[in-house]
Amino acid sequence: MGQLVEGVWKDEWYDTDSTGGEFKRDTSKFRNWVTADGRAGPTGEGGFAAASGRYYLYVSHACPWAHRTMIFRALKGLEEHIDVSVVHPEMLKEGWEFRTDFDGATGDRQFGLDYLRQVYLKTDPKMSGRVTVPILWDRETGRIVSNESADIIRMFNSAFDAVTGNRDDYWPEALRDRIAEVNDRVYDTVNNGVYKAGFATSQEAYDKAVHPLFDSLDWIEGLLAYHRYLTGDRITEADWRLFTTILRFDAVYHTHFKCNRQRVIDYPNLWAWARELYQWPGVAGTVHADHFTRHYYFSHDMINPNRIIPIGPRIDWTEPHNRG
Ligand SMILES: N[C@@H](CCC(=O)N[C@@H](CS)C(=O)NCC(=O)O)C(=O)O
Repeated sequence: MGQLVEGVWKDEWYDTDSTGGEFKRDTSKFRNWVTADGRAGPTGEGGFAAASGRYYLYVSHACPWAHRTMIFRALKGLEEHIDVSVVHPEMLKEGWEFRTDFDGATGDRQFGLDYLRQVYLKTDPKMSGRVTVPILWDRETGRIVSNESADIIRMFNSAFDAVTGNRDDYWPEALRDRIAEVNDRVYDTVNNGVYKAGFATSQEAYDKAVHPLFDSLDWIEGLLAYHRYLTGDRITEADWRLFTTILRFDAVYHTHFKCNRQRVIDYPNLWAWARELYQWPGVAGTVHADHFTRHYYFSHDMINPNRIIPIGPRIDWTEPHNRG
């Protein structure tokens, strides 16, 4: 675990001393957008027109943020148009590495690099900041387009429609306000909430994160009693953004991040919704539970110094969801 400081790698854990024990997530640095015609998107510069084979993804199968991009790549028929390299699940002193001694860790299939930070340094040799997945890379200009998963899934949702012919829409105009409301709460209290609870280094910081997390799971359980999906009767990006956290919850966050008031399987509506999403065509193939158990239990020395991976839980994601 570490970060780049003016292009130099510094191996250090997150600073929680200056924040009363609270984990504060950095904002993503590269915020350009691929668009259908190359015009600039909501942030950053233009010049990134959608095309088959031009863009490349770097992901970890462990990471819930990167997983969103892999789900959208599958849902939108982008697999043959956007190739991928997968980092090794252990994130140790050198940060994300391209070692291949773990099933499904592909190495860097573009450049043969050893470390993910070298991909960042190719774009900005003096970069300061965290070396995170996912990264969307442009092969034509030889630089990073974006390292923000929320933006990348929006690009995948529509920018490549003329390339793929797939017009499925997970960000429909009529639901955008509601999607934004749900996303805001889910991001702060659930997606990031599990990290805030898990990386807290004071009881106060943990309490401040864990209560809103379970308040939100209770709220979602209520929403799903009335609607099939988070924002109504049609699945949207709000569902997929929540799903990658829920998928890891009982196996990792419940134990490793001390989010143990309840498990997902204790919430009947949430658990059935989660199985439906898991069973959605194309999605199960993006799930690599061995990568996420290995990643979390191995990579956080201060939380699990002996790297013991716990046995459970025994969960059947293929059990019929019986929702209709
Ligand atoms: N805002 C980013 C966050 C990505 C992120 O934090 N990824 C984690 C893995 S789950 C990471 O690479 N962390 C490395 C680090 O913080 O040094 C996104 O959503 O794309």
